[in-house]
Amino acid sequence: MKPTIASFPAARPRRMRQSAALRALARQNTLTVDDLIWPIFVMDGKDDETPVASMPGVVRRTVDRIAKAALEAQNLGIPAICIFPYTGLEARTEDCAMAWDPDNLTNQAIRAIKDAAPEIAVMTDIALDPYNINGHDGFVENGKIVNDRTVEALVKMGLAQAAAGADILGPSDMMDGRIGAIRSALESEGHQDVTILSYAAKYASSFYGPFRDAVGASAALTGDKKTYQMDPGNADEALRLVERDLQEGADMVMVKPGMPYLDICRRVKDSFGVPTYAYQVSGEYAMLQAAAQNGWLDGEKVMMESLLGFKRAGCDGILTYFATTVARLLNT
Ligand SMILES: NCc1[nH]cc(CCC(=O)O)c1CC(=O)O
Repeated sequence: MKPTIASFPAARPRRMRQSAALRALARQNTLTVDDLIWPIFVMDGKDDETPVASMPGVVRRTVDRIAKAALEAQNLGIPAICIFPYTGLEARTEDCAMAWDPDNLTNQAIRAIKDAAPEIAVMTDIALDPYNINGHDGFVENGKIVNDRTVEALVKMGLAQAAAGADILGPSDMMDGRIGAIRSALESEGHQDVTILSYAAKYASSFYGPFRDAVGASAALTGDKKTYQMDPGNADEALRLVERDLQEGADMVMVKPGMPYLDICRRVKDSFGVPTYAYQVSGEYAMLQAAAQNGWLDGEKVMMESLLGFKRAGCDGILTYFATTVARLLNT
């Protein structure tokens, strides 16, 4: 599409910028509460919460408090909430069995949210890292992350989450073939309506640092995730992975991290036209909050601008730790 534009002075683009009313009329993209998915951290215990030091404003909550938070999010109009468990070293084993335990923290939280706030969609994370002794998303054998055995475990993990009532499964592990395996297991176990939001283009990023503190993985993790998460230099590979995950039965796809990868968001949306999401990850949140706390940036304004950027890049929604703050702002 080539815009037809008169030459100066017939065309004065500033005419359309002269007032809030004209700017509103011409604005192409907007951020709404419908665009938000709220990631939350769940921990063991009762009626308690602890702050995440590297993510100012973010806390880990016990299951009962998660239920309350979900109701609050539902009342704000936020369409989905995404659960991540905090696990200490005691929950971590070689066989990661807790990952598919029907009573693990995630599954308890799913049931509690479904009870307290039945309208909000509940999303989960599928990867072995919260329960793995070495902090990796897959099983490690002889120093290597093994694919196919991991996929079998991920299927069990996903089925347990579906049985607990999850609406959206989020495989974040980057193993090959997991979307197809999870999809066919869901079909054969009677969970045909459970949706999959694939972390399709997930990069081996240093922006996940604060998250790994939040979920207790930093202390456990040995080495890096470069043999399964994508190389930050690659763009075309993201399109191949998105296409593959769609062919295997993903309903929605995600690009992660967000702000440094907006080019990928745009290309995914233009190439496939499917529901496309970005994850504004912990490190992105932390850097905006840190600058705001120092008075170097206007926190509220950069929060809104950063999220609008995802809409402009073609995203249908954003996973963001700012979700409730944004929703409150948009609702006033
Ligand atoms: N599979 C784990 C997982 N799921 C979401 C995030 C990162 C989220 C964030 O940084 O906000 C990670 C971390 C990782 O891959 O090491």
